[in-house]
Amino acid sequence: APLDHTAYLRLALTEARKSPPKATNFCVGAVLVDEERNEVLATGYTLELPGNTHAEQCCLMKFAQTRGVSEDSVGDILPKSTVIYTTMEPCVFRLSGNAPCVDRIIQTQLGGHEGIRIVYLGVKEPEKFVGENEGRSKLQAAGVKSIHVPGLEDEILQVATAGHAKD
Ligand SMILES: Nc1nc(=O)c(N)c(NC[C@H](O)[C@H](O)[C@H](O)COP(=O)(O)O)[nH]1
Ligand SMILES: [Zn+2]
Repeated sequence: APLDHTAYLRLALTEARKSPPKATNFCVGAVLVDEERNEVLATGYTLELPGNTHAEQCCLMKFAQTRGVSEDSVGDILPKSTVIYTTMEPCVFRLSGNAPCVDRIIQTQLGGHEGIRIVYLGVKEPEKFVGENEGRSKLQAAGVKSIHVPGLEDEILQVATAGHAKD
């Protein structure tokens, strides 16, 4: 069956719903997918793993763990047709100072690996914490395509801002 992008984004949204609401971040969900085999490699949601983690970061950490390698070298073991679905575009700057997910995604290409080739995203990051998220152009410059999968924006933003004061 042809890859159903909305179905994978919906799966990422299911993950996002598991994230504990917090005023200083967004509740995001992500799914790492082997596009050729149409197979889920890992799922993740904000704060799933300890260390103030992001959804995309958790996918990479979890997949690395299943293969017994460090997150930094996850690019060595990713299938060549790996893509990532994330309810919100990857961060390019984090108020906590932790490494942004755009950098973690680009790092998967180190060592001549294809790494993550496409980021499918549900919404752009709202300019609440870090202003305009220039992540998509940074990904583009590294040869990583960003593709917006429309249709779930309202639900995604409602879940993402669950921990924020209602204005
Ligand atoms: N794509 C994405 N996935 C996530 O899992 C997540 N939490 C964010 N959120 C982006 C937002 O800009 C940062 O959450 C704040 O900048 C605070 O930074 P920390 O999260 O504390 O490192 N964005
Ligand atoms: Zn991030």
